[in-house]
Amino acid sequence: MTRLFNDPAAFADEALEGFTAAHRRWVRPVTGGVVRATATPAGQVAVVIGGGSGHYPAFSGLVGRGLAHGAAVGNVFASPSARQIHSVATAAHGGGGVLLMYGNYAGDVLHFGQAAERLAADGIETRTFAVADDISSAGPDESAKRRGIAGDLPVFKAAAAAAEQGLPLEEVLRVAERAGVRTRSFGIAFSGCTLPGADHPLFTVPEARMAVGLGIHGEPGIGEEALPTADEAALLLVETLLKELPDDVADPAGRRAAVILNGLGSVKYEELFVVYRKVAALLGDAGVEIVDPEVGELVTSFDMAGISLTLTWLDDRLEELWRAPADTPAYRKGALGDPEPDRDRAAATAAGQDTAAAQDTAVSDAAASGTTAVPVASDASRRAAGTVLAALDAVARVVDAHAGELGRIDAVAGDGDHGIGMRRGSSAAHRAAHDAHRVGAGAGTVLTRAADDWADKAGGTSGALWGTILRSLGTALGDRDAPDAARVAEGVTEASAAVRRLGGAEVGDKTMVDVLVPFADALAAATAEGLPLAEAWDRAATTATAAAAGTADLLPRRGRARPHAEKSLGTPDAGAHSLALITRAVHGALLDHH
Ligand SMILES: Nc1ncnc2c1ncn2[C@@H]1O[C@H](COP(=O)(O)OP(=O)(O)O)[C@@H](O)[C@H]1O
Ligand SMILES: O=C(COP(=O)(O)O)[C@@H](O)CO
Repeated sequence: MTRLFNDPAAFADEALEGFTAAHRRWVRPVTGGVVRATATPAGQVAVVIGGGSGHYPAFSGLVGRGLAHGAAVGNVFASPSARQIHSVATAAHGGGGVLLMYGNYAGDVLHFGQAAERLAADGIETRTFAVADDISSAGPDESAKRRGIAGDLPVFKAAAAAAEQGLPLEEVLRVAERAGVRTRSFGIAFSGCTLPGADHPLFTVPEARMAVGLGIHGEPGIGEEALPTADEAALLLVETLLKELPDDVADPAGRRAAVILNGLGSVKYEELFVVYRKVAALLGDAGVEIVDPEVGELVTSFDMAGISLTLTWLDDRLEELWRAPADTPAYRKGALGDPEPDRDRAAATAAGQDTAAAQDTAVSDAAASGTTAVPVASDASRRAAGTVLAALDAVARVVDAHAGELGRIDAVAGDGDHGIGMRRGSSAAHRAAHDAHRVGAGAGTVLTRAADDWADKAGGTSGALWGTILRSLGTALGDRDAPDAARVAEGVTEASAAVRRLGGAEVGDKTMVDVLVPFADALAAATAEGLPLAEAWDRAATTATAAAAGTADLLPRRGRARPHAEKSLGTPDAGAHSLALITRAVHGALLDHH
């Protein structure tokens, strides 16, 4: 149970505020997360990590010398937005380029990828690397689909230590790749976590049973077995990992490995030590030499009861990097000596002059007060903007009314945060649209402003995809003339294509694409017949509702639900369902504004 919170929607922001207040020796806050309190030495590659909140010490607790230069911190169980990542990376950049590192989740991949493009456009050389160590989440033939769990730490650390040694960006990336392919994790769980504000855990495991193959977002395991003794748990973890060795490790005997026994949140240290006692003995029996083991909480999931074992198979180079000193709020190793305080930045921060943060704040404050200049729009487009605003109001209201239901559907095989993310995104989009409309924006600009704020405030997979949908529509509608039904249909078709390009999903994968494509097709067909917009939209929304219901019969092939495919049979996809609800609500707004 997560007991101590104020407004659940503010939990991640308030936790970050308290974290930075408690750790000023190591970190300073910037828009979107934290960077080291000391400046990145000139020319050094900056390793910027990130992910959702709820996993402490991942990700903010791993910022400091010898480890990350900055961390972008998202909402609970949702990736940070591209704008947050861009802001943190800009603040961390020391002239040597940036390596963005994160766990392999759809939301992170989308947002870090977009941030990399923006950094490159700013002239900052940037590479990305997604950690994919969890062997339970996909088979060896699909290892690129695996999610990142406690293996984040050794892979981040290898790359960061290489950066600290002054290696150029391409070599730091190669180190990350080498550590990545040699890092494997596997876990078990006894109960799921309870998100702030929720009254029950994301999943439960029957008494005297355990879930095998856990995720770090309360995703249930891929199997279930009888509750083991500590020694039996150790045996399962070690045997499973020794069965899947990296290609160039034919035999564990005589090999060295970094070992992490990770607690997910409510398994206590003594329990971990009892398990580790046997892990060490079993690895010893297999001839594995353990190097600098870690036993403790390194990647958590609130109060989830579970443990995971991670092995990184070392070579001389990876061992040197694993043993290298580090000094962060949550991870310290060896001795680095006292750092020179970052006087310039400390003074600037105190005076409220932190450049990246100050610029971002200025932009968002201006946007919030509606003072940002908007492009000139025709009267007709400004009138259409009124309809767009009403539609976005309807979107925010329908999402708010169904947020709990969306969370429950998402929790069946995902991480339960779809309602939270959609609520944050849709309300931010409505606010941005309102501000833009107030200062005379046309329909296109109202939609693109709403798009940016949806993606930024929601983060996560759906934040990136909804940002893309609204932006595509905004681009199609423009600010010049009154958009007719055919133009709206073209915009929806473009949005459908853009979501498929960005997320890579196709019809049948059990995602929102299963609704977006038939909705776009039905709208295009109805407008081609000459139906007025509200009527055409009504017909297409009916198609969308049926398509969303149809996703209950599908097995997910993408996103977080994929490893738990069977569990999701009989339940529609959360993103498909929310999209169908939204199309119906928008129809109401179109009728009212007819
Ligand atoms: N690759 C993808 N392409 C299109 N939609 C996707 C993709 N991956 C996931 N989704 C949609 O996103 C929804 C989940 O949104 P959200 O809860 O924000 O995601 P997460 O917490 O997994 O980041 C899914 O129900 C699905 O409809
Ligand atoms: O959940 C996380 C990010 O993945 P999404 O796909 O955005 O949900 C996060 O907690 C790990 O980075």
